[in-house]
Amino acid sequence: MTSAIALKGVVKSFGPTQIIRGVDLDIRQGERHAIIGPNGAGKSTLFHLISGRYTLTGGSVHLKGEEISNLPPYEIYRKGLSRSFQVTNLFPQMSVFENVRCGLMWVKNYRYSFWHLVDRERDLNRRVMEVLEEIGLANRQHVPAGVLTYAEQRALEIGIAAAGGADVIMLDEPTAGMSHSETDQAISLIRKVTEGRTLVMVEHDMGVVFDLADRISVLVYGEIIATDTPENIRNNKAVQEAYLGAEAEHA
Ligand SMILES: Nc1ncnc2c1ncn2[C@@H]1O[C@H](COP(=O)(O)OP(=O)(O)OP(=O)(O)O)[C@@H](O)[C@H]1O
Repeated sequence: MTSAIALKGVVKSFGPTQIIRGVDLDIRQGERHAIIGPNGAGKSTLFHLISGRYTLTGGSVHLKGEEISNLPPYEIYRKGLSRSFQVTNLFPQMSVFENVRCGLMWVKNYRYSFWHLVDRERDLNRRVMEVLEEIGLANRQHVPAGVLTYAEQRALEIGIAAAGGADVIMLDEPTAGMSHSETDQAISLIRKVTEGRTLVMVEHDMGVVFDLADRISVLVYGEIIATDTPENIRNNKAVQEAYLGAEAEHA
């Protein structure tokens, strides 16, 4: 089967410093794949390279078999890859409803349809409500996004990332800063919105990673040292030495 995402010899340098040092990675269609690694390993940089925010210094990136290296983010998005950001990217003054609506407007069908405008409008609004029901924020639809709780804002971001119907979804630290119960809710939400799709996530919380991921890649100093199932990663000596150690025992 064609990979959802394939990285071949990906290199990224900032000035003279090589941050990503020749990464090969195959993310299978329909899997939940976590990228873990110590601070500064290059996880966010790798995300930015896949989603088009950074240009590659070397190598190539493929989405469902099609090369997307160095395409602008909106083109990659329209080809079916959607991502959320570590830093919140909601419009705080706009209502929850409008935030989701805005996210959906980016979907090609809506943006380029001038005909049957009223039908499209109705269809768009119906889809916004479906998303809000799915993420449990239907009763908060009129509230400005800026007054939602932190966990609600993160749920909204996840909802927006998934709303456009992209079949590959990338989440950058989706549970960062959440309490235990908020994290549990976020895990269920992520499971629900990524059902039948491919999920790639960067996550520091090993509990979340071992709960959600089908496979895990470990990035250390810009190189992937292992890609495997959670169980095999937990037992991998090189991973334990380089990174996991005590964290895995407590997961
Ligand atoms: N735009 C940039 N210009 C120069 N250096 C950068 C840039 N972005 C990241 N770096 C450097 O690249 C390295 C990897 O950073 P990155 O944020 O990708 O790591 P990370 O694994 O996501 O870390 P964390 O887990 O702390 O979020 C760091 O040393 C960082 O300082």
